[in-house]
Amino acid sequence: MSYTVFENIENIGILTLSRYQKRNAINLEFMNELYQIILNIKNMDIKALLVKSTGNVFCSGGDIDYFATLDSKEKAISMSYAMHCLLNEIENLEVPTIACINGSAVGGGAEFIMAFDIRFLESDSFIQFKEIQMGVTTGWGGTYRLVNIVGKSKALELLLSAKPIYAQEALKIGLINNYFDKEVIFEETFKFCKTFAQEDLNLIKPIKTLVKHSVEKTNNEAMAQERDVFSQTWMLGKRQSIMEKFVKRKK
Ligand SMILES: C/C=C/C(=O)SCCNC(=O)CCNC(=O)[C@H](O)C(C)(C)COP(=O)(O)OP(=O)(O)OC[C@H]1O[C@@H](n2cnc3c(N)ncnc32)[C@H](O)[C@@H]1OP(=O)(O)O
Repeated sequence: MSYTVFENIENIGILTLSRYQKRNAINLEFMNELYQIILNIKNMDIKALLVKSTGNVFCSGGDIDYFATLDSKEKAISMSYAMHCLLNEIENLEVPTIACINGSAVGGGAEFIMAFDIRFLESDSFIQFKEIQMGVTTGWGGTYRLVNIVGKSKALELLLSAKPIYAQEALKIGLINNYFDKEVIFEETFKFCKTFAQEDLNLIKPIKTLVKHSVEKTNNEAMAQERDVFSQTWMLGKRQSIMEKFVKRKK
């Protein structure tokens, strides 16, 4: 059974979650399918990965019917580890990843979207860390990523209250980058991807690497890595021709 659709449109990989009859709840087969797609993406010639979904719910999190079969601590750990690996693979993709959250993201769905670099939310939808109401804690990397995105205090508030976070608040706290109406969210997200998809992958990938590592490294490590990457890209033809054009502007 296929839970996803993958397309390459103008060098932008578009992954659509397509299990809407279960509100895109993620079970073991869905996890495995996503994992395989992400591994395949690593060998594809794409400039960005955009994820969206079918229907009004982007992702309702873990498939509760599947979760109910995990009747031991070991099985829970194993499921959590599989999702950690999948979401780390997404986070570690060299190309930018953009979540077009065209519906609500609930529980594990809220954890899922945080593995993406940039998040756009549909204006009437919400993000909800519903885990506590389901008798669990975050198990898909949610606490770690949420703290890094919104800070410790706000993360605790959202995780404990399990309140739905609507678009305006989500934008205010930095959980999303922007929001758009339902009719245009995909078009706007795709347009955003196209703004950089025309650039050289030799620039796109190192920019993402630098941003990603800047929060994981000490100042000295980050500066050393920045010098390294900067000097590698420095000799690219594109930089030279752009600067030469600028230098010659007065002639
Ligand atoms: C570490 C991770 C932890 C977790 O992720 S814990 C799980 C957290 N998630 C949830 O608690 C969400 C549960 N679902 C809902 O609250 C609602 O759904 C929604 C608000 C997301 C959407 O509501 P609406 O659009 O009215 O859909 P509907 O009628 O409730 O559901 C349609 C079908 O989808 C199934 N379904 C929805 N969410 C899940 C799920 N998370 N796991 C398994 N099935 C789900 C239902 O049961 C039903 O199915 P049928 O038509 O056969 O009755």
